Amino acid sequence: MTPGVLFFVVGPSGSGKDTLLDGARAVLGGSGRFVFARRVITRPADAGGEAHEAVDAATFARLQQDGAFLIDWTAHGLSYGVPARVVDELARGVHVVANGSRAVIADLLARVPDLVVVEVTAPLDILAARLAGRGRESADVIRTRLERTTPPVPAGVTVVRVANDATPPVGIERFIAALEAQTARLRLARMPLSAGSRALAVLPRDSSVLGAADYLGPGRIDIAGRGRSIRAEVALADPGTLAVDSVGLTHEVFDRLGLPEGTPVVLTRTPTPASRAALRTKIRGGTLDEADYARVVGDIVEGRYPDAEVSGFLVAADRGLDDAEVLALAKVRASFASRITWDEPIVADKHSMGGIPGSRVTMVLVPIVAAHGLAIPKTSSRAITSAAGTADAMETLARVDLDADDVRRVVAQARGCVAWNGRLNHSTLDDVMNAITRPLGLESTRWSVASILSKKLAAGATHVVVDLPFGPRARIKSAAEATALAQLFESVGAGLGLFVEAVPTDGTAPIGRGIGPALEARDVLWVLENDPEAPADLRDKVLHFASRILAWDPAIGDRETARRRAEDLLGSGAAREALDRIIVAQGARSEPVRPGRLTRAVVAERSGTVTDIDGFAVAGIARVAGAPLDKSAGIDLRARLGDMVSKGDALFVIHAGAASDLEAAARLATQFCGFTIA
Ligand SMILES: Nc1ncnc2c1ncn2[C@@H]1O[C@H](COP(=O)(O)OP(=O)(O)OP(=O)(O)O)[C@@H](O)[C@H]1O
Ligand SMILES: O=P(O)(O)OC[C@H]1O[C@H](OP(=O)(O)O)[C@H](O)[C@@H]1O
Repeated sequence: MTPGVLFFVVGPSGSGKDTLLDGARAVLGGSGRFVFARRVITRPADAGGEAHEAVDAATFARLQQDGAFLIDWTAHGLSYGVPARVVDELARGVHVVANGSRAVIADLLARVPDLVVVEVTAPLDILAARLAGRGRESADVIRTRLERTTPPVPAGVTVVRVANDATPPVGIERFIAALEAQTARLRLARMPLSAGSRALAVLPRDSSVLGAADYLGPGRIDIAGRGRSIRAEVALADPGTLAVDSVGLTHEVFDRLGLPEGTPVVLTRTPTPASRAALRTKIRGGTLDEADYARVVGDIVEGRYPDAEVSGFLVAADRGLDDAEVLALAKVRASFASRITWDEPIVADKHSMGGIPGSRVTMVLVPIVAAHGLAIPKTSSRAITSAAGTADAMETLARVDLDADDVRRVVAQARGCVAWNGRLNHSTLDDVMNAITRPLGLESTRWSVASILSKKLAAGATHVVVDLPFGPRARIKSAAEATALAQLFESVGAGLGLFVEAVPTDGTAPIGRGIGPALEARDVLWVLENDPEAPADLRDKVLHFASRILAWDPAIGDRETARRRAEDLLGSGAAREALDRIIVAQGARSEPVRPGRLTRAVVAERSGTVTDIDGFAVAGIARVAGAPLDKSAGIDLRARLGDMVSKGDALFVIHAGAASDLEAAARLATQFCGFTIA
């Protein structure tokens, strides 16, 4: 027999507990499914309000001694007790409804098999007016009742809130609906199903508890029990698949809910998102303000929207965001991420819009800035479509999977870090958004301004330099677009309280020689060690950005001084030593990953000038060679844009860790190696 639920009705004095209980008793009292506990109170029977059992203090004490109460408490100079016999009702599967106290919920939790706290609410001004109107207490007692505070509801307790801020009939209807919803209990089951990040709940088509088919459709449901809840879409199982009094969850959803199999849970329909009108305004091409975005993003993060509506919103937002909306979205996104704070006047950071193979500027820039002495807690991404992300390249030398405490420790030891951002300032919002924008190829440059700067704010940066490479194959196609985006970055940054310098750069060809984690790390070390092989274009780009960052230091002041300072730190080896400190602090690899020992040169099929290098094609060959998963794999460029080459000259050398990868990459290169020679 499933035990009955004890509904413990609480709420501030005057919220209307007695009123709603009287109304519900009139409707449910004769159903045989509910009983309404008659309390024992040391209040005169004719005081008015609830029909309680009135006893004097001595009698109450004796009853208490005799174990006559399931739970008792004192408040407002009175003693209250709920008769212990209600436990027998619960054992028979009957639900018990009792007027209770917020102060004893924790005690009660251990005494009954299934507790639901029903919290009756009403605005404070209404409470005062009602108590005055009731006329049961004096003005002083009313004041002390309104001033009474109680401990918060303990974790693990199911709380259902009933707003009694309208008329009594409306309040009673809501109250009865809340009781009924909580009694439609199902037993939790783990289904032999996985659906990844898609939250799925399975109902038996022949459910004995509810009309399962009614729960199909675009909406979602909340599955709640013992103070925990989870939101999911509904699927139906044919009879015989799932017990008729159960609800089945996929492995992922079951684990996220974190309740044992067999736990009684309640299904309720996910409330219609209050922000739907705003979402539809955006989908129709309108503009939203910050409050609108906060509501829409809040409902999205809470899982109140089906994916189709989220997709519609993201597509619309991706297509049309005015400057004010970009700032509004940045502020809202930042509000959903936890923010790291630093005790530093300047926390430097850098971001690149990417899309250019190689260009591993960060791994040289961070050591220079750290060697100078500014804090630079840099977090970077792994490759998504490219041959290597900064995190992949750094991981050939050191650990990058740092959590927030690791980042603090490393920066304290070495003034900078190069960490993988996957474990940091990653909000649920990012997961929800990325799950839709990435497969759809969304994330316009304007949308990404909000995303990037909100992350920088969350990371605790105060100053950010942004690299905006533009070119025919870059994300930014022209100088004009890069300039406009630079202005947007800087204005949105100012709106967030960030100092942002956004810098258009040449994105027409790869930067550096290496394409792939180990080969890019090799370029980085060559630059830091002033090796004659060091790619000049990578060194120049690093100094360009270092001069901007160091100029933020009041002790430096201008870019020319900053550039000289950066050149000194590089030339003296101080930056190289700074990288070693960062590597040690993050956790050095026992052996750095070297470029793959299996190689194959790709040579010019004709003499002439290299007029174009297709970064996508070259990065594609590097990926077929195994990058970024095989960190040793990639491309070592031997010819640059504008070089004169002779037939048979090496354009680049493929590196791989496995012969099959090398052959596959070589075959791809014979189809198109990315180089145009005219
Ligand atoms: N929805 C409502 N609209 C108007 N008046 C209401 C509403 N609900 C309750 N009242 C009135 O407000 C006063 C307080 O209601 P009630 O006694 O039910 O509150 P309570 O939460 O039980 O208070 P207490 O904890 O002090 O017993 C009563 O006079 C009642 O008639
Ligand atoms: O503030 P908390 O502890 O939630 O409630 C204190 C007491 O006030 C109410 O009683 P009454 O019917 O107003 O006398 C409640 O039912 C509880 O007994």
